[in-house]
Amino acid sequence: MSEYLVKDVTSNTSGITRPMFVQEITKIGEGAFGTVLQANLKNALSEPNSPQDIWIGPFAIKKVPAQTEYKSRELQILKQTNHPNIVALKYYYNYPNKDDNNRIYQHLAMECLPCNLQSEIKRYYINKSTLPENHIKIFTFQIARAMNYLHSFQICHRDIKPSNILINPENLLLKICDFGSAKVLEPNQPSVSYICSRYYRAPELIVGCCIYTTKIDIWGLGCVMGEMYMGKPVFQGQEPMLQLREITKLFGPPSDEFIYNSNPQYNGPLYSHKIYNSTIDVRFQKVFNNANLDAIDLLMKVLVYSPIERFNPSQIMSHKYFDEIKSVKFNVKSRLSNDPIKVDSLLFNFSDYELKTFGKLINDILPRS
Ligand SMILES: Nc1ncnc2c1ncn2[C@@H]1O[C@H](COP(=O)(O)OP(=O)(O)OP(=O)(O)O)[C@@H](O)[C@H]1O
Repeated sequence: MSEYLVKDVTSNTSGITRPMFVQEITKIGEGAFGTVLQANLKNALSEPNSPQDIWIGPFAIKKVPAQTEYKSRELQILKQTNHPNIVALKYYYNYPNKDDNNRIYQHLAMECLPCNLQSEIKRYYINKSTLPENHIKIFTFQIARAMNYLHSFQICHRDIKPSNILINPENLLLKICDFGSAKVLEPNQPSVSYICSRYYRAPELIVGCCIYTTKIDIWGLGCVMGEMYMGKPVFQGQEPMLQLREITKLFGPPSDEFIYNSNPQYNGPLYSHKIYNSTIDVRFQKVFNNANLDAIDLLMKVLVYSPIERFNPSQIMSHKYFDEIKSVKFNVKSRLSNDPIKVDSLLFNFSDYELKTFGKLINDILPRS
């Protein structure tokens, strides 16, 4: 545990910059670009023993090398977002990292959640079970709600996977984190196709599409929902080029039209030999064998080759799969305390902005009265 003084810590809520003490407690995450630590903060200008002279936290502080040439997209996007299902940025500052030649690192102090969906899925898997279905519904609904908000600003997360989805098992609140790969997508503007973690990559990215849409996140949502039912990743390609083969095992090969629309120059393998003697519904039921028919129906509308046909977040939220959680009779318990969860304030506390984004689907998204 270490404690240090930072001269310029900016509050994301007030915009005020002031000196603060940082007390690092423990490492909670390690990524490709940096580390995440649990830490407390204290105003360094407060009078000793005054009400302000207290440690606040815990926060999750993400440290990544500061970008000199261009502004950090993660910081810009976290400053812009304000949603119950998106991790909130509280403070940010730059500070030298003594473990890396005193190179300047950007520090993002975010609200801290106790675990992520990857550890939650694993927790059930090692006990030879999977998440309870009502938890899967509650989590999938919140992922779709976060995406509805992000995509309304054309913000594409570009790295949806269970370890980037934080949860609180006490109240089943879910928040998407890690906006290190996120980008505001401009229509018809190219972006790199080599983003997103392998198992969760949309097929258009695998074949090298550069002008893609926020629908790549929807593919990730489908993979995460499917993984909650299966207890392990749905499409586990052993190496990058084999990822498409895993997808073709369920869907058959992509059509010429899909390849042409994604990347006319694609000349990689298509795995066209696969011939099925069962319909796609039957194959989905076999793969997701503990999912109910509504869950299968939703998965089949989300895991679709064609990004245009792939459901958008509000279509997902209005799907009949969620009818149960919108019913007045629905009740669900906390995994930790067994206390009943207040579903209304967890799932349906929509802002006026969100309500406007639902358009004609609004009555199918709101809880039944
Ligand atoms: N706000 C938070 N509260 C609790 N844990 C967090 C928080 N933010 C991140 N973590 C944990 O730290 C891990 C790494 O964070 P993050 O994904 O932002 O870093 P990264 O360097 O981009 O990682 P990766 O390369 O795996 O994408 C997450 O998987 C999560 O388990």
